[in-house]
Amino acid sequence: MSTAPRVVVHRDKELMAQAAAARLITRIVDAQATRGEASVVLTGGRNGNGLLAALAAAPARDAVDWSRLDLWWGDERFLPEGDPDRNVTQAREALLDAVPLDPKRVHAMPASDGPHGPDADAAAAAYAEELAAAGDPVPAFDVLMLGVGPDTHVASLFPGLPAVRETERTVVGVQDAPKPPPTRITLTLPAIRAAREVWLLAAGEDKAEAAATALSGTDGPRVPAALATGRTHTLWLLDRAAASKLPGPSGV
Ligand SMILES: O=C1O[C@H](COP(=O)(O)O)[C@@H](O)[C@H](O)[C@H]1O
Repeated sequence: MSTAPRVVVHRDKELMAQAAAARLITRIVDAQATRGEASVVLTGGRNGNGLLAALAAAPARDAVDWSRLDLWWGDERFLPEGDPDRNVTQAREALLDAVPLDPKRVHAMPASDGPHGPDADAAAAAYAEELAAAGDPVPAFDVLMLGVGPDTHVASLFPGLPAVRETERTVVGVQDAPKPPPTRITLTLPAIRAAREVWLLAAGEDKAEAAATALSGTDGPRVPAALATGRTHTLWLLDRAAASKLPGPSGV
């Protein structure tokens, strides 16, 4: 099936978050109705957290069987457990603490004071093993979400860094990231591309250039967002500001 990206533009970032949350609820409920469970990969960043907060506020959230949902992360800032800048800490605040998840199905990436200590590569290898135990080499994620950075980074795949070129490992440690903190853990493109659906989220004027570049057909390791595709669907969810540099008419 084609993975040519589809673009949906919403009026503003609040509406985008609400619409994406509604879409995610539907996708999870459908997967649970079909297979009995669902598997979602969360993203950090402003748009990912905005979506989770919108989901927490949505009455339809009760349609989800939270106990039969596996949550994974696309990347993590390699910081101590509970650090407010960790993506999992922010996700807990936005949504996870408010819904009855099965803790065994919440697969946070390791922290820098965890069992692997400050070795991001060892922590990444451990997360790769956890993924492989759920499906070889990674589970068939129903939805994998990615916030898009102004430099076109997704997860912690920053333009030009070696992680973008990884073709074998599913999770790697990242050093010298241009956005703090410099040490991170990230899914690689082979893991991302194993997802059924990949959703790229971008809101705000500072994302307009990145969205236009990634959707222009330019790819290669300098434009990680253009390389993030799903097996059945690749969906860009934008607000009007982020879509303002796309060619042709856009907007809803
Ligand atoms: O640091 C990160 O940044 C990106 C994008 O974040 P945003 O705030 O510019 O939307 C995010 O997707 C990633 O998970 C996170 O670690």
